[in-house]
Amino acid sequence: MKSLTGDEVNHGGGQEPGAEEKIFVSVRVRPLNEKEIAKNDSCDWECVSNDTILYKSGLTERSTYPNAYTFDRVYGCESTTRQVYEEGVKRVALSALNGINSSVFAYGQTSSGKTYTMTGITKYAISDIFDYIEKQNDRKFVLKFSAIEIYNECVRDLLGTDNTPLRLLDDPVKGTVVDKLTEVRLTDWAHLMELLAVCEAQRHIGETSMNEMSSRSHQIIRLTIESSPSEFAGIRSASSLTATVNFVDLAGSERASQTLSAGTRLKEGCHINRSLLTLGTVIRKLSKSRNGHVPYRDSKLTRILQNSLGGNARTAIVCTLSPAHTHLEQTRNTLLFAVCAKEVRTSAQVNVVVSEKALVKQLQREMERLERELKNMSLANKNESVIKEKESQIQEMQQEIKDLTNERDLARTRLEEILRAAGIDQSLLPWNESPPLRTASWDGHLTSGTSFNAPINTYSKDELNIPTEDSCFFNRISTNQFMDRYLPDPSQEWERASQRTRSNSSDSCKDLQYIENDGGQNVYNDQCLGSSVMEKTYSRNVSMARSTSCSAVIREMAPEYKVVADESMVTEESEGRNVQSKSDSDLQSLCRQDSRTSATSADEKEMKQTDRDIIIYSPTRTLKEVMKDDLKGEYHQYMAETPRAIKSKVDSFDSDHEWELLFEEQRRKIIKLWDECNIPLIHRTYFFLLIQGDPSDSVYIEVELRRLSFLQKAVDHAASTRALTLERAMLSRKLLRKYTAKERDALFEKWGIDLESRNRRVQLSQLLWTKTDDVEHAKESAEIVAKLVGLAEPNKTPQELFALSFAPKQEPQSYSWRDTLSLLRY
Ligand SMILES: Nc1ncnc2c1ncn2[C@@H]1O[C@H](COP(=O)(O)OP(=O)(O)OP(=O)(O)O)[C@@H](O)[C@H]1O
Repeated sequence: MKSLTGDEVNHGGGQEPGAEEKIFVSVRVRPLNEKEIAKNDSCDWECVSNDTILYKSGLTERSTYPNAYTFDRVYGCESTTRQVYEEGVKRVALSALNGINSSVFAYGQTSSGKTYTMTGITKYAISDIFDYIEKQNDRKFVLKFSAIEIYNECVRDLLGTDNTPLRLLDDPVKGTVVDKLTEVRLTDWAHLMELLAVCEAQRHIGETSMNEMSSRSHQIIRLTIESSPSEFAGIRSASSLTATVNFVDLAGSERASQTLSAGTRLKEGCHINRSLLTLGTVIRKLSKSRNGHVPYRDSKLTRILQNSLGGNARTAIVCTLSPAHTHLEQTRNTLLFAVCAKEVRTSAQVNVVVSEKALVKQLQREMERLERELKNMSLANKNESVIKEKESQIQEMQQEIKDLTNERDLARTRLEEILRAAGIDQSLLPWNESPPLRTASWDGHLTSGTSFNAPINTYSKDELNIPTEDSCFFNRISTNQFMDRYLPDPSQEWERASQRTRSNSSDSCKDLQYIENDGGQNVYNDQCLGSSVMEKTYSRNVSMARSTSCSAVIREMAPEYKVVADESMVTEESEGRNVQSKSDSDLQSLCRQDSRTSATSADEKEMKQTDRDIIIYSPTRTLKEVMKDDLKGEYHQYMAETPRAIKSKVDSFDSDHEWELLFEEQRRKIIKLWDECNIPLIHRTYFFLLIQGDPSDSVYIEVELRRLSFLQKAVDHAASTRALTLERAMLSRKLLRKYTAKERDALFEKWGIDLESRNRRVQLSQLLWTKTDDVEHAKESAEIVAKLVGLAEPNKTPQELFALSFAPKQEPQSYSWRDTLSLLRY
């Protein structure tokens, strides 16, 4: 692997941040594929130099189109993805390490090689990023990974646990953001591979006559790189950098006549073409001027990529082509797009975030260090002048802390004045409120971090580093120790928690960040508050990074910054939420109802307390339905025993030792069950905060245990839980990957499957491919599967058949579930 040069990262290969720069446009021609060769299709295009591509047949034809096109780079059939990456794309992608947002796109007709190219580029770039970070001793880096797809104009979270479309929100500072997007802290290469595999499995892919594995959606993989100095290096260099790099694999434009698509494929194709058309219009308009109206809002794709197209970003586009004569028209369209893209200008800025709290903390730490040094020196009776120097350094720092505190207070007062003028409750400001569980060590985190995206909890067990056998758990360590030990980023976690608890009461603006532009010249950015610029010795850019719940406040105060959610999405989402909250409340009422019917009045009191305090985790909807419909009786039975059984247990504790033993045993069980049932971190945290290890806590512990045991049963029972679906999706993708069309036909032959059944199987595989985690489709598929592989059992419901087809360890007839799956595919 080629190693990175400092220049590639530090200067982005010569481009100065802030200056206007053009999009880097390259063209890649793939070799003729088997089908094209079989049809004796001719190869029309030739790369005559490293920046010019020529239409060979054009020399003999009369055409209104140009025959030669020049771009930043062109790559012929024999070129490798590594070359495409190294010569230009790399410079753009690695700019993010230096605080500059960047994007790399692949654009081209279907089957031209976009996914092929982007898969390689994404891996090379992230590998280089890891490589670079490893060599840096003076800065700490945090990498966050997220991924979405835009399928039929709906934004889906590729790492999310449900299929609900995500909303797009307008943030005055960040531009368009995807609401509630899962963001995972990336740990290492293996973790990356895992995440990419999940994205691949989750993405909508389908078979068309032009591409067996055609992407049916636009995919955007986003890596956020945050860095801050590891050591104190002066007030100016204490800034943190944050930037994102997007890897965009667009779906390919296609003609229904060529792809022979119908039904679902046709609908997908229409959406793909429509959004690519908007992208084309945006690029065309931007290539002329940035001033007129640019229809970013006409598609989700252009909304999300607005910054990358003519905004604060460095961008590279790789246009992929098929050289075949059959695709001449599409190829010319792609080249036309590339010609326009060449003219688009962006102005990439370095995104410097000066975090006030981090800075003060750093200063304090440095001061302590100096004081220690000073003390040692005085003790050793060393050089007077050195001691004086250190003393003056300490004084300087104290002054800086004072200045910063003054500035902060001024900013707060200003914000409070504005809120007062707008009649908004100020007690919700983070420095005014006092949540019950807030502690001193948390205070530093409460106003830091970005909360706008309000990502849902996504930390893996490994990431959390929660040992299953930690004897210090629960009452053995303090709350703060627990947080410090087990939560990778407590500020965010707490923020999410406090957001949730606050979200119903009212909106709040809580983040106050200083954002400094690259010239070191900071301006108070009060635009979003509709107020004038503040006079300061050096002015600062105060922007309100806010939680989604804050949107109303912003809207109220600044009508010009509309926080608009796409209406169609709102409807879909709110419907989704209704369903969700309905089933949540159903579940809660089920618990309450249950405890009410079964408890004595004393017990009832305890149970109510329990119901109020212990947050009921949200398993998947399917799971809840299963709980309600199938296991209701069992659940009642479980819960019916609880209060009395617990009370007698509490009474029977003879000694502290006995309680400790029991507690230890239950603690282990709970942690195990949390993992098995995928209980969200936030629930675990709340639960932990409630439990102090007192014998009276046994009520909570017992109830938790019972609920978890019940849930675990339900999880086992519901073969359609998310985990299984995901596993299945990934497995099926892997299986399909394994076979070419020829091998697939050979398998059909081997299994003696007639032509009609083969077609059904292909249809079925498409059906499953488009909606791998859609229960309705799965049920339908299960029926077809059952018929196809001889599993039909007339007395079974589709759901049972489905479970039968997929359930691990079941081997109906002579098929293992894996066999069944492979049959399913082919
Ligand atoms: N440069 C290349 N060299 C060799 N094979 C290639 C190249 N580019 C693409 N291919 C092959 O061509 C086929 C189609 O490529 P790919 O799926 O990347 O196209 P795509 O543009 O992403 O299509 P779609 O828009 O339909 O998703 C794949 O089998 C891929 O392996």
